[in-house]
Amino acid sequence: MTALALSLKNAIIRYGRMTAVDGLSLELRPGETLGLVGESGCGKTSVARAIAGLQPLSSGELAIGGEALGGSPAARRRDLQRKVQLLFQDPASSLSPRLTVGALMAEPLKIRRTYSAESWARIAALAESIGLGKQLLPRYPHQLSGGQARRVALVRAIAAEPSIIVADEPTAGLDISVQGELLNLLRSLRDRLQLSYLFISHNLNVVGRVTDRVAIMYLGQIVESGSTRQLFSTPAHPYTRALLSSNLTVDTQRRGDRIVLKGELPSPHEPPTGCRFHGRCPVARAVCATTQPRLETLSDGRAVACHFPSETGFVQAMTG
Ligand SMILES: Nc1ncnc2c1ncn2[C@@H]1O[C@H](COP(=O)(O)OP(=O)(O)OP(=O)(O)O)[C@@H](O)[C@H]1O
Repeated sequence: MTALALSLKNAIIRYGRMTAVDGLSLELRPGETLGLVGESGCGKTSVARAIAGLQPLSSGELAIGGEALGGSPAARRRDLQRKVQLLFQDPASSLSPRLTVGALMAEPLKIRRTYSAESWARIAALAESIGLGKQLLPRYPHQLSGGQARRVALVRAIAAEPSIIVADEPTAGLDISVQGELLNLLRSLRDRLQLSYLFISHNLNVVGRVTDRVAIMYLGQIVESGSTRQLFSTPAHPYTRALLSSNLTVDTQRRGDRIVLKGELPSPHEPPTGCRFHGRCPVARAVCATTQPRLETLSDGRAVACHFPSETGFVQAMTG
C-alpha cells in the first residue's frame, strides 16, 4: 500500500489558554488535492502552519510520507518538513521587495545550499514553462501583476522540491480570469511533478473546481469530510449545507435546501457545549446542546459529526 503523503492525527493547537484546533485529523493521499474549508477564524491557517512546521502542535502527530515526525531525530525532521512547502495567501508578504525575480527564485536553493548551475537551469525552465520568461528576471515584485507575483511564489515553493504544497487561499484577491489560469496551472504542476495539495479556502466555487476530497472545519474541528462530488451533491452536515447554500453560484438552492447561517462563529475562547454548531443549527435538538457528536464514517464512505445527519437531506437516499 502506498504511504499517505501526509497525515495529521488528533492535532491540538493552543494559543495560550485558547484552543484554536481541537483534535483534528486529516489524511492527504499521494497526488490528490484535499480542500480544507471553513469560516474565517475556524483554524485553517493554524493547521496549515502546523503542517508546514511553522507552528508547533500542542499535541497530536504529524507524519509525512508515512514517517512520523514525533519520533524522528531533528535532522530527519527537518528533511521531512522540507517536503512540505507553504504557498502564502498574499505573495506581497512573502516576496522581499528588495530582491529581483531572479534573486527571489534562486533564494530557496541558496538557503538550502543546493544552488548550482543545474538547479538554477531547472528552476529557470520551470519558470519559463509557467509564463515567467527571462525578461521578468530583473524586475522587482512591485513591477509584477498579481498573477505573476503568485507564479513567482509558486516557483519559490517548488524550488525546494516538495512533495506537498499547502496553498492557503492561493487565489484570494485575483480577478476571475487570473484565478482560473492559476488553478489550471496548479493542477498541471501537480500532475507533472506528482505533488499533493492541501488547498485551504472559503471560496466554494474554487474548492469545487480543484479538489478531489474536502474536509469541512467548524471551530477547530472537522465536521464532515468526503469526496468533493459527494459533499457538494449531498451534504450531510447542516453546516456543510449552510456553507453551500450561502454560496449562490453553487447549485443547491434548486433542491429547496437553502439554510441561512444564523449568528457568527462562536469564540474559540469559550466553545459551546455539545455540538459546537448547535446554536446556529436549524435541526438541533436537546441532545445537541449537551453531547458532542463523534466523527462517524457513514456507509457511503464520508465522515460526519452530527447526531442527525439524515435530518439534513439526502444521505438516507444515498446510503439507505
Ligand atoms: N498567533 C496567534 N496567537 C493567538 N491567537 C491566534 C494566533 N493565530 C491564530 N489565532 C486565533 O486562532 C483562531 C484560528 O485562527 P486561524 O487564523 O487559524 O483561522 P482561519 O480559519 O485560518 O482564519 P482566516 O481565514 O481568517 O485566516 C482564531 O480565533 C485566531 O484569532
